[in-house]
Amino acid sequence: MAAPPSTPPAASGRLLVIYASQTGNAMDAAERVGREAERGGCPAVDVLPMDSFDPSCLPRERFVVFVVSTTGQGDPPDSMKGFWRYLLQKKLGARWLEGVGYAVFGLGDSGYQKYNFPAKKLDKRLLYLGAEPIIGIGLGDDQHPSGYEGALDPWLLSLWESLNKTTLSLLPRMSGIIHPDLSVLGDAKVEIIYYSSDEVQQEYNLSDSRKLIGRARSLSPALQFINNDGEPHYMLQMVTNQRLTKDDSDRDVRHFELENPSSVTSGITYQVGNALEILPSQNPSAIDSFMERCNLDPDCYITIRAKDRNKVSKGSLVNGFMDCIKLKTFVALTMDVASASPRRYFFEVMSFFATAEHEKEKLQYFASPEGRDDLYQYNQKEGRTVLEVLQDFPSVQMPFECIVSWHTPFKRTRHGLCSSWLAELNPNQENLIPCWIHHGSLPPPHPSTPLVLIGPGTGCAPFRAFVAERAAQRLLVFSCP
Ligand SMILES: Cc1cc2nc3c(=O)[nH]c(=O)nc-3n(C[C@H](O)[C@H](O)[C@H](O)COP(=O)(O)O)c2cc1C
Repeated sequence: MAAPPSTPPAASGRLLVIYASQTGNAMDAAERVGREAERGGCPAVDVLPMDSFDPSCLPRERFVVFVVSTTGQGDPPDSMKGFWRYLLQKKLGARWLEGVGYAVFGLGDSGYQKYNFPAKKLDKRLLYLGAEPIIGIGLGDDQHPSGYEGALDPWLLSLWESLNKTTLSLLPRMSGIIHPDLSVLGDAKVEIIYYSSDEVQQEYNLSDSRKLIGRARSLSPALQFINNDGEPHYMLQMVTNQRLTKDDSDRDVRHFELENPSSVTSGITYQVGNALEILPSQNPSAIDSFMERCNLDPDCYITIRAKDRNKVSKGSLVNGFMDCIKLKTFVALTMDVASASPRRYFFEVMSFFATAEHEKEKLQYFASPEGRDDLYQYNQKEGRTVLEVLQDFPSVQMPFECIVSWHTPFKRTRHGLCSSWLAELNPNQENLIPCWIHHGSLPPPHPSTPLVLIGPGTGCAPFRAFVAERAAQRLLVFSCP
């Protein structure tokens, strides 16, 4: 069998960075590790998603940095599961990774009970398998005032210092990391080909909106593993949007009803306790402002693809998105321009394109370790969006491929993008909502099983559903004290 493309020819002198990310943070962090290694003069660096690397090749590596986040209740990201299963095999003895130097950086949130569990377990397992730690594990914490970067900054510095000391050939230039040359920008990760609307009508058959939504959805690292068929199961119409809490209450709890307008008789098929996934839309005027700010032609079409397919996760970020699409639709479906804050590296990329000197200086400061706290204040704390940041620095004209490359698509936001969007919807008047139905985390109880409920703090939706179902069937025979 041919070796996978990410396999080195022999015991290699490269630095391999492997990441497992659920919503993009670990990917951003891993890319930073790769960039800094290059700046430090590392002769060969590869940054790969974990599911693109064949774990049986691990013993051939000389230096590996793992960047791993946590999801669920202390669970590994989906892209780590296969790799982790492989590592747990009994046949791999305590000397399997002899000669491999490794470092693990975990991303988590100390508000969770199982804080950074996958990274901690990985660190222990690698040690057991005979690998040698270059430095101790680093733990990034969402609770830190600067997020995971609060721990990543000092951890990376000690990683580079250690490699510089022990293996000069791998990291010869500490100065390149401490005083990076910000006039050099790495290659964009994607390439984009533009077409006018006339060309597209002649040469391409555009897919319908459900197909486009399905492909756009594959851009979210969190959703790539849910199912292969990304097209919405239903396009639903909101028919009821009722506020349950009083108008003067801080909490906005709502009752929504959705209907399938295309099949009045068959409705929607689901089991009690299933979960409904909804794709919210972005505010159309924010999309227009973003297009205008970036000088993008609202009528043009693009094809977009990763420059190096081997470095794209199996679930395919841009790999699955090769067809021609209207640029405006691409922005609306894949780029959260009006609610997510940009990443630190985005500021560095912006500084490269700033033509006003004072803007360049400010952006470079924000991107530096000294400016980290001020950036946090300006960016995350104030909840500035990509659009607002671009508007604050008007001299920056970034090519669209750079925005796509370094703005991680659809990040989680603190405002609850979906719930605020839903709350604003006007029943019966809005466009159709793309929806998917997934198995719930709990199987529905058998109708003959008595329900004894111990009220959970959060995640009570399936319990409510079970009770409501019993009530609808008039099978509810007990009452709460
Ligand atoms: C749904 C969800 C569950 C999480 N569960 C945990 C957890 O159990 N333990 C933990 O330490 N962090 C947990 N976190 C925090 C994430 O690990 C942290 O935000 C990390 O930066 C995400 O990295 P990623 O974007 O690469 O997936 C959770 C985050 C989310 C959104």
